[in-house]
Amino acid sequence: MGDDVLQIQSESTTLPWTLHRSWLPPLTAIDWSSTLMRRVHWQQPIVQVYGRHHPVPRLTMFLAEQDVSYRYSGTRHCGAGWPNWFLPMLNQVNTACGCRFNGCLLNLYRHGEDRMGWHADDEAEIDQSQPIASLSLGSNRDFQLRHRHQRQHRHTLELTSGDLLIMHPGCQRDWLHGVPQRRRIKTPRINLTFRCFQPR
Ligand SMILES: O=C(O)CCC(=O)C(=O)O
Ligand SMILES: [Fe+2]
Repeated sequence: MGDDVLQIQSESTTLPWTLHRSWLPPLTAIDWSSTLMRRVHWQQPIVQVYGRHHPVPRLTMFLAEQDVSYRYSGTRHCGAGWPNWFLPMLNQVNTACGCRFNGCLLNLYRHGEDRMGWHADDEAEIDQSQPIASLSLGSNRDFQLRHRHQRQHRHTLELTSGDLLIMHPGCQRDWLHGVPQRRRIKTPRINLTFRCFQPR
């Protein structure tokens, strides 16, 4: 039993992410969800897989500084500058992480059928020496992580409204992550991932 405790401790100190539960208080999280639902022009990109076109199983939006562009779901998205109403959120996340994020990908999972497949945010456009900060609002969803080379290393974090997950440098290199379908969930979740992009 003593060995188990040590094992868990040494593992938890080396995992390249930190989860801050209830980083936003519940009512603040609800306020931000409704602001984002209302103000964001949510889109549903179409992706081509083996020559067939499919809408992605969630809605998305990219907010970023003007000199930033990001290719995801088969299309290049260009930053249009931060909207003023978003700045209080951005500043708070910047302060918590000690960085200056210049882009944020927003995902709206309308219900439990919306999802995100296994991937890593390891594109060359992203400065991999910086963390990626992920803020969750609304319904609880499982966030899964799987080591790329040690397949037995898997973690499931149930992310709840107001949680801030910081993925540290190395996380995208060594781990894949995803948000699986959960059919019993009927209410929406919003996730914001703050990223540092290389300037164009
Ligand atoms: O919804 C989440 O928690 C994860 C989102 C994500 O992995 C991404 O936007 O790249
Ligand atoms: Fe991701």
